[in-house]
Amino acid sequence: MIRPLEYCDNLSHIRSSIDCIDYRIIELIAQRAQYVQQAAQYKSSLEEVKAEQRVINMFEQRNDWATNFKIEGKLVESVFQSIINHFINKETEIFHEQS
Ligand SMILES: C=C(O[C@@H]1C=C(C(=O)O)C=C[C@H]1O)C(=O)O
Repeated sequence: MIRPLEYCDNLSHIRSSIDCIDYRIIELIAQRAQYVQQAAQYKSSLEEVKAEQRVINMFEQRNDWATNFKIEGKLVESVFQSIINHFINKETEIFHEQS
C-alpha cells in the first residue's frame, strides 16, 4: 500500500510506498500501450502514425502539468520522450503489419 507520508516512520515504510507507486506507474504504462495499439487502426500513413504536431502539443501540455505539480519539466520531458518514442516505434510495427 501507499502509506500516507505523515504515517511513514522509517525507511522501510518509504520504500514499500515507492514500490507501490512504481507498480501503479507500470500498470498505467501497460494500459497506455493498449490505447496506442488501437490508435494505429485510425491511421492511414506513417506521417499520421508519427503525428508530429500532436507530439509537440503533448510536450507543451505535460510541461504545464509538471509546473502545476512543482516537478522539473526536464524530468517529465525525458520520461515522455522515452515513452512516446517507444510507442511510435510499436505503432509503426503495427501499422506495417496491418497494411
Ligand atoms: C497514439 C498516437 O500515436 C503516436 C503515439 C503517441 C503517444 O504515444 O502518445 C502520440 C502521437 C503519435 O506519435 C496518437 O496519434 O495519438
